[in-house]
Amino acid sequence: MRYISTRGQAPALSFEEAMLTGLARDGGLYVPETIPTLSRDAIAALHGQSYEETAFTVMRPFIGDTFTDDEFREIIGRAYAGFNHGARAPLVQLAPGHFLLELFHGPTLAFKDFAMQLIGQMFQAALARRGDRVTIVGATSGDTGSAAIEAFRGLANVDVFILYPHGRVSDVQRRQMTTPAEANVHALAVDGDFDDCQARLKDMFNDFVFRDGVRLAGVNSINWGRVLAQVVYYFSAAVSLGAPDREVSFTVPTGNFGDIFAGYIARRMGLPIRDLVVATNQNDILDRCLRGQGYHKTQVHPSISPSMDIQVSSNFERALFDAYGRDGNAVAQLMGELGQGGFDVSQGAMQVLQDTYKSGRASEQETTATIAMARRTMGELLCPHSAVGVKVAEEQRDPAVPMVTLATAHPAKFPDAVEAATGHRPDLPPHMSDLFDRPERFKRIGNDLGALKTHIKENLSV
Ligand SMILES: Cc1ncc(COP(=O)(O)O)c(C=O)c1O
Ligand SMILES: N[C@@H](CCOP(=O)(O)O)C(=O)O
Repeated sequence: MRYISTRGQAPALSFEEAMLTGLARDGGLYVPETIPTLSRDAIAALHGQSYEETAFTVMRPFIGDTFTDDEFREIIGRAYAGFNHGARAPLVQLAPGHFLLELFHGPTLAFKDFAMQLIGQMFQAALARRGDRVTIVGATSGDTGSAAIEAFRGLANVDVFILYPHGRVSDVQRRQMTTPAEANVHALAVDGDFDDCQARLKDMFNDFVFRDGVRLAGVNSINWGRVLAQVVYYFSAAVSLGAPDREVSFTVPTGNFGDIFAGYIARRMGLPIRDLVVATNQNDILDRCLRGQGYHKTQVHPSISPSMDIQVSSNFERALFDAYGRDGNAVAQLMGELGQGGFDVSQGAMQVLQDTYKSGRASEQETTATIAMARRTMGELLCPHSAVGVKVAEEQRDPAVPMVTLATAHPAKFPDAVEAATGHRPDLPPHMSDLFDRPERFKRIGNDLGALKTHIKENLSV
């Protein structure tokens, strides 16, 4: 299995190389050269399997010879051992035909743990074998950062620097990043929004002297390993609802497009997914684009679902690559135009995108009303991101096909929004109950590439 860049100019890599590399050297994102498929029988055989066994079957065809089967099984076992639900990703019924896939039972209470815990284990195994070290730099709107820190804190051969937008993440999210005491953890509060953080991260990858000097690695969903791990729960959910004999639809609260893209990969692998619905908050550039209005940046408006306050949705590049018939030059041109403010999608590519994804948006009021409604009528406490998904799913679902909405974070990560909507303040689970008593440690820093690079070089712990 080889991985190629969406911009067509970087060398093809193995799974291990692509995972440790992060962004391709031509600025593109790595994708598998071909998408392996699972036969109908192989999907049917997932019935009754543990989450870990499903994970092995789904991901094995993508990893080549990076790990032996035994090594990979052990890695998967360690990755999910810390989850506090036996099913790992349980399904609960919200309404007849509408299910919630709870992805918040990992250590940092968001779906990011599914991939980050696995990547943490894969990095450790690969780095130990190579006798190597890396500097991980990540950009976060709140959840990726805490999940990455949890996965890599205290490791001898890794420093982890997380760029988050100062004042634009919830207090719980910030404290998850600023309270770990390990010397290899560095939380950087950037004066800017998430798009600024992600842009500076990509700038660092495109500065080869810096990149090679610090052995830069990335654990945002630019890293294919992140997307791959997220493919698994589409299989586990669909199979428990009757796949492959029955079609299932998914609605995905969307920002950087990694999670919904994982659903697309599951469908390409043979999982019978009817609709893949992109749900955005008021920062609705993806919804506008998928309705044929082009991809044009506006201002980012802070919302009660801050993790989705994103305009430059990095994995949309992977979707465009396929929509443009895997033409790397076309994608490189679009990304150049995005740097100038935006681009229009060709008619042919638009058709492919609209055949692949549906979309919808939820305003702030609609999100709050959905949190209140879910609590009142379904007895379910939703985080604001999940509520965006539920609102869009309820509008778009076909009652004849089961709809699964991804519940991407625990409501206790966003207690203010949940309390405002329901009058009920969700508690943090016991392992985080003293979060607000722990001392914080972070560096406030400008949205300045030079300052960021200097800070990183001067603060490496190894
Ligand atoms: C809680 C939550 N929901 C939804 C999303 C959007 O997911 P994606 O960026 O994969 O589209 C994020 C951020 O990634 C998130 O943290
Ligand atoms: N919502 C994310 C943004 C980064 O997304 P990623 O999936 O590319 O890491 C966050 O919580 O940080």
